[in-house]
Order: sequence, then C-alpha cells, then structure tokens
Amino acid sequence: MSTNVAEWGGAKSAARSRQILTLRGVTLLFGGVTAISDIDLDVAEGEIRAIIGPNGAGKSSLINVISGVYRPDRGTIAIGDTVFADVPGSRVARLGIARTYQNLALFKGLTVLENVETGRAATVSSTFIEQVIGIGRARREEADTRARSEAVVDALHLMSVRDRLVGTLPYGVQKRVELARALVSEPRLLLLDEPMAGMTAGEKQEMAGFVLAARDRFNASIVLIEHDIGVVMGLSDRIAVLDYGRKIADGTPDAVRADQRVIDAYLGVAHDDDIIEESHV
Ligand SMILES: Nc1ncnc2c1ncn2[C@@H]1O[C@H](COP(=O)(O)OP(=O)(O)OP(=O)(O)O)[C@@H](O)[C@H]1O
Repeated sequence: MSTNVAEWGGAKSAARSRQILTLRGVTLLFGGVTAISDIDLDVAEGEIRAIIGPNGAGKSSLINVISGVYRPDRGTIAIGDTVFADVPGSRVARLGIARTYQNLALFKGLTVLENVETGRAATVSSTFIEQVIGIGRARREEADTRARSEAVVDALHLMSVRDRLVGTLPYGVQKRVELARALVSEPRLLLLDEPMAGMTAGEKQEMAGFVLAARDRFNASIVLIEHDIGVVMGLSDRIAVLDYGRKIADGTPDAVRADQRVIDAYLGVAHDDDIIEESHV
C-alpha cells in the first residue's frame, strides 16, 4: 500500500523531497518480542547513515523492514516520495534499493563477474524467449549488463579475480563481490548489513574506501550496519543508535560519541527494567 509523501503536507515538504528514506513510527513484533519500536529515521540523498547498537538491538530487523523482507506492524516507510505501510519485496529493485546480507549470499559456483551480473536481473526487460534466442533487445541488454558489471568489478578492484569461482576466494574478497553485485543495479539506496564483519583491520579500511566509492562514484545513498565503532565513526555522516529495539540517539559521530545513553548501552549499564527485575529476586 502506498501514498504520496506530499499528503503529509506542511511547510517542510521541499526539504522532505531531498530525503531518500523516511521512517516514521516503525514497529516490528515477533510474537511477544518487540524487535523494533516506534523508530523514526531519515536518510538524505548522498548520505552515509550508520545504524549501530548492541546484539539484538534491532538493526537487521530495521534493514529487513526497509528492504521489504518484513512487514512492520505499525508505522510508514517512504522511499523518495512514495510512502508505504510495508515495502513490497518484489518491487524493491525497481524502487532503486539494493542490499547486502549479514551472511554472504553469493553463488559460490559462479565466477565473480557472473555473480555481479546477477545483480542486474531486475533491470532486464527482454522476455525469456528473446533471451534464449539471443536477438535484438536481449542481445543489447546482455551487452549492457556485461559492460556495467565489468565497470563495477574494475571500480572495486576485482579485475584480477573476475573469472575466479567466488567460493574459492578469501572471505573479505567475497564481501566485496557482494557489494559489487548490489552496486551494479545502480541503486539510489544501498543497504549494507555488516559489510566488514569478520574482516581484518586492513580489509576493513579497504572496504570503507569502497563504501565511500559507492556513494561518491555511484551516487548511492547508504544505510550501513556495522559493529566496528571506529570504522563507523570515520565513515558515517550521521549515526542512529538502537538499544532494545528503540532509537536512543541520532546525530553526527561526535554527538553520538558523547551521548551518555550510548555510552551506557555499550558499557552494559543496567536498564531500569533490569533493576526492577533484580529487585524482585
Ligand atoms: N525471525 C525472528 N523471529 C523471532 N525473533 C526475531 C527474529 N529476528 C529477530 N528477532 C528478535 O528481534 C530482536 C532484534 O533482532 P535483530 O536481529 O534485528 O538485532 P540486531 O541488532 O541485528 O542483532 P545482531 O547485532 O546480533 O545481528 C532480537 O530480540 C531477536 O531475537
């Protein structure tokens, strides 16, 4: 279900039109578990926007709601000017959204280039028969897919492994292939779920450079989940902090770093609820 963001009205509508993503009051429940609760989140065009928080804080749930994997129980999600109660998963690519996954989701038996090419599947408009026969529109699209995939493979420094089977490559390189596959669809919004998980410090720095390139060379606005706070602080324009499904802080890296609620969440200071529970024991 979608409506137009203009229906929200008000003097700030011009500013809103520069928003690539706008969440209002988004809540997601799993039975008795509140995974995310009443979340507002704005992502401006060209922004690198991090979402951080301790384990189980709701970060992946949020990305899954934005990418249409989960239907929120309450709230709205606007992609550009179009407001959804739930983002239609089947239209996500056409809406200009691409994502990577916390656990690698690549075709291990295909080459790097072939994996990247699969990222353009949603943009192909030729019919199956045209593709089988290899005529006209299908042939043009195939050439276009190849050219764009090679350009992304080159930009992400994957040329030397472009014909290698993905399953034979080091983990850090596979994560980069996943980024390339997301980028080749030319998304306006790129969702990265822990793109640096399991990497060495050097690989993380390298990946941070490629995330910047995704924004600066490929014009993608970026929502990034990452556990390495040092990397996040250096890479992000703004950071939203989740804790127990709620947003407890949102601002520039410097503002978030100095926020007492964030410090408490990361140092594991007992929550009020915990204290009440303990006093019952
Ligand atoms: N499919 C599911 N079914 C039931 N509960 C779920 C499901 N997915 C997540 N949850 C619960 O929702 C809450 C938020 O989980 P989520 O995975 O979004 O957190 P996270 O911040 O991404 O954690 P992590 O950093 O460990 O990946 C947790 O309590 C989790 O147990």
